[in-house]
Amino acid sequence: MLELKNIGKVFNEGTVNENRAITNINLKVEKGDFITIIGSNGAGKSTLFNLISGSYGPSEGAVFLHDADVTNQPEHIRARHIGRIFQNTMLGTASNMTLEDNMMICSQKGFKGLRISLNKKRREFFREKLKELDMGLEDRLKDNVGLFSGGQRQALTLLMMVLSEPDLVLLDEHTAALDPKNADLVLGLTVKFIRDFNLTSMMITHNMDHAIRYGTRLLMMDRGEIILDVKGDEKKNLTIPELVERFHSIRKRDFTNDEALLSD
Ligand SMILES: Nc1ncnc2c1ncn2[C@@H]1O[C@H](COP(=O)(O)OP(=O)(O)OP(=O)(O)O)[C@@H](O)[C@H]1O
Repeated sequence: MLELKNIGKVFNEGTVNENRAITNINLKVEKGDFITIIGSNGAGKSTLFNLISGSYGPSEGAVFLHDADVTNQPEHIRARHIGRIFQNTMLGTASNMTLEDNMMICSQKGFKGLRISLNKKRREFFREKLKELDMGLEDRLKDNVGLFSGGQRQALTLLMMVLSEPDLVLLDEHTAALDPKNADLVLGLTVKFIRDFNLTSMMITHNMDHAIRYGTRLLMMDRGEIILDVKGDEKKNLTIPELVERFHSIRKRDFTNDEALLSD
């Protein structure tokens, strides 16, 4: 469903600040894949997502979505198919709008252009969906989202993204800014939604244990390249020391990401 062909990205090309962030990436993502992505700092993980979402255009290569070449398609058009959640919990929802208004906006997107009104039936639908988060938000439809905690906002962002029926979900360290309890909660919801709705997903994480434990396929990036791509039993049987050792034997140097190494 997504294909990256010979993708490269150079920032500030031709200047003293020239920086090659991505080198010749070839990647095919199949429907139903749940890919975890791990890598050292500056490996190019977020840049890869920016190239997939259309935030940046590649310097070389092409991006295909459902076999159509979308390399030059603007981000806002691609966003109809791609849902993205960032580390910053403020980005997925509008603070100065009520919970029900936020959900209305995402319904308009999910219903692909059909205008719907906020009636009793729709409020009931929102309440039912919010109950699944188990955070009591179903009783706060009239509250401004700016009043909610980071964990509540991120769970809401997740729910709204699921309701908008994306073809591809990009999770960019979306639990990294939360306290451990809320991070676990939002990650649990993420895994549940991905499973229940069979969402094709890519998740960047600095937690090696999560990268191994969750998902169907694991990519390791380093210096702009995908250096490891494992799935099936090979992925299931991985351990953190093995992953570090695989990095060392491929790159002939140590894996440098304290956050990832300290994760359990
Ligand atoms: N807009 C930009 N302009 C210039 N350089 C950029 C830009 N965005 C990213 N880079 C550079 O591209 C490289 C890859 O950065 P990227 O943010 O993709 O790494 P990452 O793997 O997501 O890192 P981290 O785990 O630290 O978030 C880095 O050298 C970074 O400085």
